[in-house]
Amino acid sequence: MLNASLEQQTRGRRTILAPMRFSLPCGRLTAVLGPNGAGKSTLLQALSRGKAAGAQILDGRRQLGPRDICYLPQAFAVVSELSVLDCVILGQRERLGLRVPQQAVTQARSLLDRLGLGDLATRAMSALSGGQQQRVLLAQRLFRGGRVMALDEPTSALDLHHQLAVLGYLRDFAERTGTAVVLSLHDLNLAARFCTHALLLAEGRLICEETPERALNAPAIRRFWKVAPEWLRDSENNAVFVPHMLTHR
Ligand SMILES: Nc1ncnc2c1ncn2[C@@H]1O[C@H](COP(=O)(O)OP(=O)(O)OP(=O)(O)O)[C@@H](O)[C@H]1O
Repeated sequence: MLNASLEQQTRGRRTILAPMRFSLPCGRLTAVLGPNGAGKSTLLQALSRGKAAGAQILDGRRQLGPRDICYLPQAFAVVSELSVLDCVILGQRERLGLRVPQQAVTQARSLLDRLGLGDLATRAMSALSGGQQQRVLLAQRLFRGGRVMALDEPTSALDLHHQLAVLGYLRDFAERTGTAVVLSLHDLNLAARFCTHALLLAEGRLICEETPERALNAPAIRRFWKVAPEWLRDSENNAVFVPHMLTHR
């Protein structure tokens, strides 16, 4: 278990995130949840900037440094003519420099295969769709690796098949490597299905640190997302919720 803390985050004179402490379980997915403007991106960005942003992550007594943390920002639009394979290999540029051994190329290709991108390995990044680019950028971060992966809405551009495939892959990756993966998600059902831990943010504050099911209780959903949840059961008996507009009588 890693222990994280963040000092207050400000932009100009505005405080956008209050100080907070939370834990990040190793080998698991932690969901950062909250409505628009809650502070999810600010939290992930601060974690990735570390000391410069007043953030610290401790593994016991050891403080993790920038090399231990791998960050995927929310906004992306790659106009580069770089090939997909080269883009993934760039993930290890600090370690490899200009010498790229065949083993690294093989690893990068295998990662592309596992993310369903093998056929696109030689294609230019600029010639990919938004969802394909997002998966390549995720592959690049996975190729780089780190004790913590901070991913800002890594499934925002993905279709339903790829949302499930990517989150399933991330869950296996975390378990296999012991990485603490912390990711923001707007789909609360996906968060409940794939994440074991959740940080619920609202109005720049950490409301609770809980399992997703407990964090996403009906009063919290009404209060912070301003929708009424209807609970159903799927074929595997998992609770799934359907949001309805709140009616004001
Ligand atoms: N440069 C800035 N200057 C002033 N306020 C900012 C700035 N950047 C972000 N904010 C504000 O900080 C708050 C948190 O923003 P943040 O992007 O972290 O929210 P979020 O939870 O990731 O939202 P979303 O779900 O819409 O991506 C918002 O109210 C936003 O308007």
